[in-house]
Amino acid sequence: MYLEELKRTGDFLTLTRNNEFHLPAQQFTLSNGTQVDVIDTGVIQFTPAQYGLKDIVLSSAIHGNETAPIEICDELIQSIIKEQLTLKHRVLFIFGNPKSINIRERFVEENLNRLFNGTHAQGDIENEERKRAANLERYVTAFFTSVEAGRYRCHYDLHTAIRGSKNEKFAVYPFLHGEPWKKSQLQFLLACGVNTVLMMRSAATTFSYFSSRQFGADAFTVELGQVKPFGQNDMSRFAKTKETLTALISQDDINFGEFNSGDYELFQVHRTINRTQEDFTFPFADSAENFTGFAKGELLATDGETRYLAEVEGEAIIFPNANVALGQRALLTVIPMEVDERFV
Ligand SMILES: O=C(O)CCC(=O)N[C@@H](CCC(=O)O)C(=O)O
Ligand SMILES: [Zn+2]
Repeated sequence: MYLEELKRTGDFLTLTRNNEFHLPAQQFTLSNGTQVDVIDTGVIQFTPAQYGLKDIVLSSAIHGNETAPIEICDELIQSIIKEQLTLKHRVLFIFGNPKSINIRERFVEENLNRLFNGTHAQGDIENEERKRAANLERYVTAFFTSVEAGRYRCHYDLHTAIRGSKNEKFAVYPFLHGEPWKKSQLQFLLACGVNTVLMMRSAATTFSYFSSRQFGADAFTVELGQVKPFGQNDMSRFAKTKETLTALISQDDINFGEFNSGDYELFQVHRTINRTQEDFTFPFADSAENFTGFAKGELLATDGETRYLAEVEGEAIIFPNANVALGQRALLTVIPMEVDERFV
């Protein structure tokens, strides 16, 4: 049994990495009254004896090689189990894809972050990532719905980007189907050191879209910098993020002060370009950064016979990846937008 070791070290990450696909559920209570439920490998829930009004999901390692968020969550989990940090709210931590952490890859067979919102059950493909997406959906559903209705819900799915970015940290605000965007969420992200937010304009199969759409959670994919192996992250660059996540889970509320629209760089998605052909290329180098803008008419991508040219002046590239599976997103383009009446 693993509980004694976990209680002693708080090292849920190592326990997760040593159990790539499954871990039997176990439970114990800290001396401060917080209940600890290990639900599965990489999935651990904390329930303070007298919990506040927020239900908070913090996920990382949905892509296994994105290590900085894993290190942040590992540190938070260890401080909670060692009782150096006392929680105010219910929190569910998720290390998404343990095997992909161990092999230091984005995924093993299939990109986990394209399998949510039921996509894991489409077609007749079976693999560990599909099983994991189904299980993670069940765990998040149970977490949000096993308490009284009407509570506040949020989910921050923490990632790092493959490329460098002109705006080092940025967040993806999933499509809200016409609901207003929240200034308070921009303020939260800013406190995390994230001043740049992209507004999606369509449904997605990502983890953050799942929590947003199914549970009305304030949910975001948060890109905290560039992918690096364990041990090569400069953790000082994540100090604000860790501090703000700590405040989120350990305080009733966070006071952000006055909202100032000038603090933010906002973008809306202009279009999504999918790879449909084996022969898919970008005209720019691997070193081209996210948010690089192109002049109207410049070539953005070539998909077989189709050439995609920038449609508007300054159309900027996000997440270019020519190696995605056929049918998947190879590039997002964005254009700037302002805070307006669609924000509350
Ligand atoms: O840098 C890249 O190309 C990918 C970084 C990453 O994993 N981003 C997420 C964004 C999810 C979203 O659109 O909300 C992803 O591609 O899954
Ligand atoms: Zn990622």
